[in-house]
Amino acid sequence: MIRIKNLSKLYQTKKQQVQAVDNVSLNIEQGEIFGVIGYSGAGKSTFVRLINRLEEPTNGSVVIHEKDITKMSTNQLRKKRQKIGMIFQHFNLLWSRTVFDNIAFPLEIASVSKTEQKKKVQELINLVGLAGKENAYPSQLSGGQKQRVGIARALANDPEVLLCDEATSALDPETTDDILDLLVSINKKLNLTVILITHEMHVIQKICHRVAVMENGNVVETGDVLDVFVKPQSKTTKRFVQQLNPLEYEKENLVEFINDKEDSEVVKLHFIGNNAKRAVISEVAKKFDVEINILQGSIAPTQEGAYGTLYVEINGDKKILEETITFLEGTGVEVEVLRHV
Ligand SMILES: Nc1ncnc2c1ncn2[C@@H]1O[C@H](COP(=O)(O)OP(=O)(O)OP(=O)(O)O)[C@@H](O)[C@H]1O
Repeated sequence: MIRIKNLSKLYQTKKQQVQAVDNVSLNIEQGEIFGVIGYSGAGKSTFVRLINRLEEPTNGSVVIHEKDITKMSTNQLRKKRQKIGMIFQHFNLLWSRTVFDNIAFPLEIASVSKTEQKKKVQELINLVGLAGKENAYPSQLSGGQKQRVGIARALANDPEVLLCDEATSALDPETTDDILDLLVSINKKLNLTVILITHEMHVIQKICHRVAVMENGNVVETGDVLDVFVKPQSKTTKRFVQQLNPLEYEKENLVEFINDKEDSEVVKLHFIGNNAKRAVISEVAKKFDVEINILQGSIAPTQEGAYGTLYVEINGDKKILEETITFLEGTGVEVEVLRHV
């Protein structure tokens, strides 16, 4: 468990002061993948670098497994950092070392014997899917492979937590997904706590259990990914969610279908978690004498289940329409009947 309390960072330059992180408090559970999202300048990088004290906090505490790292001496901190793995947007590999030697580097620093090093590095190479690349140099690797080396190196000393600073931002979408899948599999295999910062909602949606949204150094919203996606509270969160599910807010496309006729309704159905797997439309079609016209829809998987939106036009006798909507509401799917404003 990681307990972050009243964490702040004020940068003081000659010309100005910048409150990069402003009194942030968060608890991150053992084994969870916790995402921090925000636009450029929100304070994400500073926040993640405060967790391993690459930046000195101006205020507050960071307790990792009951040890407050803000109170540690340089020596204690050096030891503790071996248990805090970190990966970076631009990989930060040692270019003159092979894949094997890059991964072995933190083990050398920790004075692990050569035999143990060899065993551990080989294990990690297999874990991250780089078998056969042991003797390659970073310049001979693709971006995704470089990040795999970064991940293996970060795991060398069996860390308690893995910090990911925009770890997929330099990668193409397909490679991003491969690296995210790798992070999920490592999280599950090792029960490793992962804290990642990103400006991409897709990353949060794909692998995080919980998310904090940062703006101007503050956490403006935090919660389970599915809850935050379904009911975003702050303006910033809404903008991020909209990136991922543009349909959610685009009722305008459907205006021509909305009419004041008694025998037709346009309905927005919101599926959350297991409900997304239920075949409600075919249930309705079998049960009621109505015609259903699917207008548009989308679905997005998250670590805690899928969520999706479907817009349908339902045509039928007024009374049967009412019964149909009552039935839909009873299935646990959120139902909104669209009207002209
Ligand atoms: N070393 C520094 N000295 C002074 N100001 C800094 C320093 N590092 C960051 N800042 C300022 O702190 C604020 C937060 O920066 P930070 O890099 O943490 O944000 P971010 O959300 O990670 O943005 P980005 O994604 O663009 O890196 C910004 O206004 C930035 O200019």
